[in-house]
Amino acid sequence: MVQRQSQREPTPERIRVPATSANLGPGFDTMGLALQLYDEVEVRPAESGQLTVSVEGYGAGEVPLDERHLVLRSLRAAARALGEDVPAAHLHCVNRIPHGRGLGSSAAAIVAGVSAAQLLLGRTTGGKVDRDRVFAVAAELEGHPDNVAPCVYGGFTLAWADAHGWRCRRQDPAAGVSPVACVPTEQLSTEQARGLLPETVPHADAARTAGRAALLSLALTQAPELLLEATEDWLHQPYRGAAMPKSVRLLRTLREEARLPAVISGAGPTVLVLGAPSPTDGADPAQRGDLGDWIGGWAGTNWHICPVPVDTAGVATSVHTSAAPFGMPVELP
Ligand SMILES: Nc1ncnc2c1ncn2[C@@H]1O[C@H](COP(=O)(O)OP(=O)(O)O)[C@@H](O)[C@H]1O
Ligand SMILES: N[C@@H](CCOP(=O)(O)O)C(=O)O
Repeated sequence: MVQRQSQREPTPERIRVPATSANLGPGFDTMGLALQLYDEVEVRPAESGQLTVSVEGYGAGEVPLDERHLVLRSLRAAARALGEDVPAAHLHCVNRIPHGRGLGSSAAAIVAGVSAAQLLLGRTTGGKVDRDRVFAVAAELEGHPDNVAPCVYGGFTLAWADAHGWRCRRQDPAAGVSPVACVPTEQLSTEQARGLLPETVPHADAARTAGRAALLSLALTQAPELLLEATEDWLHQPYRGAAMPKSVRLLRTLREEARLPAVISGAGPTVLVLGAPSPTDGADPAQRGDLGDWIGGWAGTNWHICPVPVDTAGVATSVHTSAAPFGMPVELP
């Protein structure tokens, strides 16, 4: 809860939002996984004045600091949705999720902004945000729910829309799900990658991708040995390949030679490996050693290989008591 101290000095509050990987192969615009790589936003309420922002980490010196800033835009939209005036405050963003890499930086920014609105407008309970409300507003702002859902709820999520609005079910992934991200230096905007998708796809491709998506729900929660088969996709990855040839080459190597369940993370160009190869896929477990090192051997240089365990908490808030109240298990350089 954001409170005023006795000397009228505002007490900062921090919001932590996880990176996410959407699609996971066949679950286009539906499936997502939260990862232990976090952006943080420090919220300092002000007595009067504007809504302002400062940035450190990814995007510093690049993202606009005026009303176009995505966290501020989302905060404003959430205040409007609550029927409230935009509160005066300063937000300080510490960004660790790289932008335009398919790791859900825009969803994290939106969830942070919507959560900040709840903190500043006193709409939290015991300092915790109303997750369902954050999800509803954030999914509407992002336009697709598959990153926003795991960012809000953590774990593995299935999200969809029906006549009542955005819907989501969350599950804990099986212990064998141990994601490793292969992050390139190149960026690809989600908007550009969505523009590469066709209006229609062959019925056979839709049918076999739907079958793999059903299998993926099972593989991620109960049967990780099925992950390689379960992560095949014919709906989006083939159409986007031309915009990320390096990622397509790595994806093929990891899937066909290393027998690893690798996918394009979100709209790319990061490649995400969901876990170790299944013993039934013929890979010698003794050769694998550390999964990140093993993947690095296949990928070569030009990739930042980063184990990113599943985050099970989703969006979290904390009173600012120390420099790093949450602890940061994973940092990219
Ligand atoms: N923390 C942030 N603060 C401000 N803007 C952000 C932030 N994160 C993402 N954005 C905006 O979203 C863009 C990236 O979104 P997108 O193309 O969807 O890629 P992805 O979500 O895969 O990283 C950035 O170029 C920037 O404009
Ligand atoms: N389903 C979306 C997911 C985009 O994820 P991002 O992390 O790249 O923003 C899509 O594939 O367009």
